[in-house]
Amino acid sequence: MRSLDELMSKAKNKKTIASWSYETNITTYNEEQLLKISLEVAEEEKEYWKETMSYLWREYEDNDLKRMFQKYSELGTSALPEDLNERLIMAINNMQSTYAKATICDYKDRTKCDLHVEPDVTDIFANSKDPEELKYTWLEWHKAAGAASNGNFTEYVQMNNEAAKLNGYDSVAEWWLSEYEAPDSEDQFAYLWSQIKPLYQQIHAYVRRHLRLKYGDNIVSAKGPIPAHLLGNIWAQTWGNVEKFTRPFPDKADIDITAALIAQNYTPLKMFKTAEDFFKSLNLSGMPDLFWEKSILEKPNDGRDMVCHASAWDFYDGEDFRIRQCTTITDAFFKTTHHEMGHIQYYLQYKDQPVIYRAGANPGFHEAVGDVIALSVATPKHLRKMGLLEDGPEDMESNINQLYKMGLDKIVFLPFGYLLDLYRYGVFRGTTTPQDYNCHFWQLRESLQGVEPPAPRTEADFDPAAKYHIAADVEYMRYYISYIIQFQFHQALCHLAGDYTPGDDNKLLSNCDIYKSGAAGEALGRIMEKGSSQPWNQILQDTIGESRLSGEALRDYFRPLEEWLSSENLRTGEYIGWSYDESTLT
Ligand SMILES: C=C(C[SeH])C(=O)N1CCC[C@H]1C(=O)O
Ligand SMILES: [Zn+2]
Repeated sequence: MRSLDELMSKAKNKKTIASWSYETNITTYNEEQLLKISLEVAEEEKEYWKETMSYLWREYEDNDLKRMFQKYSELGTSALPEDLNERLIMAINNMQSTYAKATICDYKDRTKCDLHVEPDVTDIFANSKDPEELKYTWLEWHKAAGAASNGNFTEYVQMNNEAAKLNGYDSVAEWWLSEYEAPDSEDQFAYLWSQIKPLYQQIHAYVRRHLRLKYGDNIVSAKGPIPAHLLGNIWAQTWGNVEKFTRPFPDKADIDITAALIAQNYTPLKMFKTAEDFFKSLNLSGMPDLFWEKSILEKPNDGRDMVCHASAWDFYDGEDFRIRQCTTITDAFFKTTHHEMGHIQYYLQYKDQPVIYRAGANPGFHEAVGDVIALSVATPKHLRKMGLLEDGPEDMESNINQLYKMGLDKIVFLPFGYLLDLYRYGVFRGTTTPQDYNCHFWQLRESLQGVEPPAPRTEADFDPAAKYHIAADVEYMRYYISYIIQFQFHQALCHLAGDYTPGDDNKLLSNCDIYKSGAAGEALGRIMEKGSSQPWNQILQDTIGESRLSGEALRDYFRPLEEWLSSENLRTGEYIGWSYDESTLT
């Protein structure tokens, strides 16, 4: 097992270097190199697997050794015959490249046709209040990035399902679910949604009312889904960009820090150094020199094609850890910077584990760490300490505004985070056939999220691939789990930091800041250092004394907002929920 670990470290390092080279500079040569090295490593892994499986490991007494063998018994996509593996790799590379290279023309200047999703489309959705510009941009992006990948996606589904079967799963859905190590994971995920849905319906109804007041009821109906192009994000997955003109108490001070970041000459590097400082304040690790040397923290201006979507990379040699992020100076990217550095911190904390255990306790844990830090950073108390927010009252109205802004990110995201893989489970299981790819996607968008497209869609469209994670074969339930569990972590760490007292309005969970808390840092470190060496519910129990996922901590955090939204929606008589026949689609 030790010699296998050494061999796997080298193989994964080789593959990761090839992936990094391709994704940060999409050229024919780099794509060919990635394919060549991926196939070489797959053959190597097949050889290691044959020998590993020659041991009678299922009869071993040592649970830890058995766990390692169990994980190695899953060969992954390398189990595919080389020709099918090549088809799978090419299908994914083609979708990634389509997404990365997709450009659209500017609504106001149709001769300017070099707009990418980052930063151009993202900025338009953050700033435009022109429904026609937003509708045009939404339709153009989904055509350029989504429709073009329909064929490759069908090939990807077929090849990936072949791999799943060779690993003993009925489909990729069961393979992805196995990462959560519980036979009832799907039921757990559905139960979490039942806990959160009432809160989501309240914020959805409130936002729909204010969008109707702004854009008129011939664009936003009173009882139907919300048109997706009006929510400040190309995927309508978080709605923070409508906060300014929809917040409960508009005469209170603005709490968006984008202007302050720019005014104080924040650079991408300074944003990352600020995030590093928070982790060091918890007695966790600083970033190694190699991190600063090798990371790409802003989009190179040499005109290259690259995947800009923010990501953190472990090169599996215990030394090389990088972030790739096309940072712009915004409140949103300040949060993403902490999110990505949370991944690097996790890599650093488990870097001495066997390679096979260098993963999150479950995929949701890895997505949660950075966000837990960002929950403390986002408090007015912390932002004032950093000089990024003016002094102001800590009254009820300010607190509701702050919770509302956070809710447009965290509450709003949950149905989107849940449905993206509900959709793909159906695709992998075949209950959603290629003829229904787009229709079933929008059925889920409307039924779970209460969102509808700005114009009728057909099967000539393929809107799912306009989302990075679908084009790049990245499992997504991890974010849904993260947005639940980060509040469980936050609640436990705030207890340890002594900055939260249930029932005490002066020690609200939503105003807790764990900055400089050694006790909180020690607990967070113990969660991360285990990697995936034990089942996640055992790690959770041993560190924060909980053994299951629960939406209660999130509900506790947002309780004052939920009460305010319920009474406000009652006062205005807003319809709670949405029905399709009310939709505005002609
Ligand atoms: C920031 C990352 C890289 Se791991 C990301 O993809 N996230 C973070 C929030 C949800 C999801 C998304 O952007 O869709
Ligand atoms: Zn992440």
